Amino acid sequence: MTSEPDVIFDAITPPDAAARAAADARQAQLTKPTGSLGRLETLGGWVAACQGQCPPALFTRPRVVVFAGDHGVARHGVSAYPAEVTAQMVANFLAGGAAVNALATTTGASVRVADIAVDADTDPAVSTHKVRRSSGSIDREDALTEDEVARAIAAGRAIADEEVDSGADLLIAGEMGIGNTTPATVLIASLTDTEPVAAVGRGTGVDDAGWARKTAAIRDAMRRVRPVVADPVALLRVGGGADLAAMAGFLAQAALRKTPVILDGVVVTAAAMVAEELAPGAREWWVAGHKSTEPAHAVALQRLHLVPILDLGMRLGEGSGALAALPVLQGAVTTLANMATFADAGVSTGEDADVETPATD
Ligand SMILES: Cc1cc2ncn([C@H]3O[C@H](COP(=O)(O)O)[C@@H](O)[C@H]3O)c2cc1C
Ligand SMILES: O=C(O)c1cccnc1
Repeated sequence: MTSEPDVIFDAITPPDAAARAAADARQAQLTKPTGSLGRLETLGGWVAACQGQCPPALFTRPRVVVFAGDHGVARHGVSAYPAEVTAQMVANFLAGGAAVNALATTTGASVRVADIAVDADTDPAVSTHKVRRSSGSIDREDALTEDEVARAIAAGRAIADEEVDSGADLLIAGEMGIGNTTPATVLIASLTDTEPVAAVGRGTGVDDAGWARKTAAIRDAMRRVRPVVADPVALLRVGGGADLAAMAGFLAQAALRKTPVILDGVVVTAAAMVAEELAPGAREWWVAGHKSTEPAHAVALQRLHLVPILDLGMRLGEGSGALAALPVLQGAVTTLANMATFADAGVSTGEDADVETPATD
């Protein structure tokens, strides 16, 4: 049964403007030329606003949740890798061997895997929120039923609640699912009225023939999605998938729980676009960790008014781009929180600069 409350979000409270103003005022007193820490200064203000305190505190419990799910469209030649890789990578995450695990180790984050729709049986410890095996092939059928989309959104919300209740102070959504850049591109292109050829990317590295098949699949799915584009739940149901719906629920719920998020690449940002439709204002609780090489990612970031922290030519997913940006965010916090002020350190301010008074006769 579809339970309506699962897909309805209370109004999002924006981050604390007073804490942000206090951060701006504090930046002006720290021992550095005005504005010299550039983007670190605005990021520090954002963290202060999210935490409702100035100075802000370093993040001590950053948590990545990797949402895993297969997609029927992956069986139609839109990826450079076979669909079996999704389940194999879930095992790799659990063994600690993936890029997200390596990056988590050096940034102080921990990683959770959530099987939302992997087309195989996975470790029972990670499949408690499983909605179904794979999502439908969106170029020819709906990804999900009405009941499944509601359950997937609810699963993402429940996972966010579980993580915040266990003390996570920063959340990152990552994803694993062969073929998932196809539905991600469909969501972004549909919401921004972008032509398939302008939005499609190579994902894992499809060759030219695969690129043509992927572009056609995106076109066909966009045609199926068009009648429901204004309804975010229906959009996820027809042109998304269980993992994307869960991520949308997770990202909106994080905002509802006043917990900041670093967004990752094109797939997570596609879910974020829909989450912003579900819960307007949620984007105030997110920063963009990086800009991936997927063309649709830039389109989505622009629409969300998010400026990526890094642009490293990454195109992996898993939460890797967000984790690469985490040390930058921690740097923004530590400078704002731990630098001395001019008064404390006895350093002269710009206003004390000697100006030679020209001699007059
Ligand atoms: C070994 C391997 C590890 C990955 N980790 C993330 N992805 C990324 O690639 C997939 C999306 O690209 P496409 O739409 O072209 O299939 C997703 O699983 C995404 O997380 C991976 C892909 C592979 C092959
Ligand atoms: O932008 C991403 O996150 C991405 C790009 C290619 C493949 N998987 C993910």
